[in-house]
Amino acid sequence: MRYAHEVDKVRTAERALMARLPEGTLMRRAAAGLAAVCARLLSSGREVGLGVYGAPIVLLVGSGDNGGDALYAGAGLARRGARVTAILAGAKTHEGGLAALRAVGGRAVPATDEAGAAAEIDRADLIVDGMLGIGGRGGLREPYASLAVRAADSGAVVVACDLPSGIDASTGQVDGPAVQADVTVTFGTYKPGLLVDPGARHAGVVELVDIGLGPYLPDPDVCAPRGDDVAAWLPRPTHESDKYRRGVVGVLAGGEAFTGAAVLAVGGAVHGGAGMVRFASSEHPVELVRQRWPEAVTTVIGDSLDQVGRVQAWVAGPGLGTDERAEALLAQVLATDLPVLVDADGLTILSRRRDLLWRTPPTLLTPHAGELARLLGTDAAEVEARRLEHVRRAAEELNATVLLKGSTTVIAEAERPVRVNPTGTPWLATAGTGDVLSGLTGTLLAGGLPAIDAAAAGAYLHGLAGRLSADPNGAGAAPISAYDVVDALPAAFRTLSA
Ligand SMILES: NC(=O)C1=CN([C@@H]2O[C@H](COP(=O)(O)OP(=O)(O)OC[C@H]3O[C@@H](n4cnc5c(N)ncnc54)[C@H](OP(=O)(O)O)[C@@H]3O)[C@@H](O)[C@H]2O)[C@@H](O)CC1
Ligand SMILES: [K+]
Repeated sequence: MRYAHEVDKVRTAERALMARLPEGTLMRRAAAGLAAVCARLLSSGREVGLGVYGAPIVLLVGSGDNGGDALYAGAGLARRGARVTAILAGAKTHEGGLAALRAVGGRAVPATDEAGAAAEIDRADLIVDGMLGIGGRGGLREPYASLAVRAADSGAVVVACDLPSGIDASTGQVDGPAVQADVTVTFGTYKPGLLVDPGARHAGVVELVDIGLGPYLPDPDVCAPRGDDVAAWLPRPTHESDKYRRGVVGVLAGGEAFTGAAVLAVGGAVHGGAGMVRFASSEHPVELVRQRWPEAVTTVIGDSLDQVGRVQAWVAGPGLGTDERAEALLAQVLATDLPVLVDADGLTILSRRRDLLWRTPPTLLTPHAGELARLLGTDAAEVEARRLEHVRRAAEELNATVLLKGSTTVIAEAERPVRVNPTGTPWLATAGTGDVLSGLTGTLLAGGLPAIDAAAAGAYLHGLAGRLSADPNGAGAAPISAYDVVDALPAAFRTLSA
């Protein structure tokens, strides 16, 4: 698991640790870690390739300690022969850091010398962004904003110190221009804004430098599972397992108007490891599901689910429609004492029938931004800009575990750290992939996983399957269909048992 903490918690932990250490120790640790990553990039061949000696490096230096870190790291690189120039962009500059850089032959140029600063940036092999770290608030002011744009246009490798300047450390919100980093070297703990879009998109590869903060940090606000975590949550069939013990998932999906969603949701369930899938719908979707998935046990239903047989969890909503019949069926599912995953049309129904959510067994909602906006009475752009805030609010207000789909999928449950999914590909943004996710994740619920683990494991495997189908041999990605994702699910599971 990668753990992330909001700014207040980082500052409190830093104060506690600093009280036990000689002054400046933490900054020296941070700067040493940052310099080591820069040196590695300069020497790695693939990124820049010329080594540290003689490499033109630019430091973008703001007024605070983030600039101090960059200056000390720059001094370390200058000591190894790099040609380091600091562009001083703040109203003041960290004095110790600047003195250290100058002492080893580094230069400084004020950002007010626009032509001089621009020429340095254009010549650089590597740029260290030390403008703002956890002290940043709101959109970048000048000259930071222009420097961020210039750095992005320069072709140099950009390394962000602690955070790319312009992203909110605690939320990932970005207002206006922000530094686009290739690598972010962050200190002590991950910050939520590095894991959640839009901030995560600016961070590139994130490397954590241990500065000894661990024992002083409280519970995380956000965490991102790794493959090992997901592997440990997944139920594995044993010799004693029969189909009932592995989990029977009920899928209530599809209608006369929309049939594809049902076929895809059942596909997600079949390839998601269900012991058995029971599919309940009207005639036409049942016919199609039987053709495509003979493994599923199907029941043509009218207004009642009484004939469907026992299941251990339900998936309700994909292609179901939103009319009175659909509402009554959804109400029946939610009246059971079983875990229920609600998606798509089911969510539209819930936005007018929030009372259906006042139940005790686990409920997992899997909206995209538009669906969540409707559930919360806001608009999709608001949700996209502040995904963490909205997913947390939804979990609290809706009495449910909420998986918000999108460029970074985030999962919230009351009083738990938000889970961020690290897998996925932009190619997954295509019709029907959400239906696959709901079938897969509902199956994990039926297999006995707690809702938050089922959601996190489902998102992880779905994202991995998306990547594997878009780029199966690492030769470059291509468009995929939702069916491809279904087909790639076994391969995604396999990577976890490797
Ligand atoms: N604490 C520790 O032990 C350790 C800390 N470490 C390092 O310190 C960093 C935090 O340093 P920090 O607190 O000095 O804040 P920092 O991010 O440099 O910002 C400075 C100033 O920028 C300004 N400003 C704000 N928003 C702005 C905007 N939108 N556009 C333009 N300007 C803006 C604002 O000044 P104002 O304008 O309000 O006067 C603010 O005060 C941390 O990220 C890590 O790198 C490590 O060394 C490990 C040990
Ligand atoms: K920075």
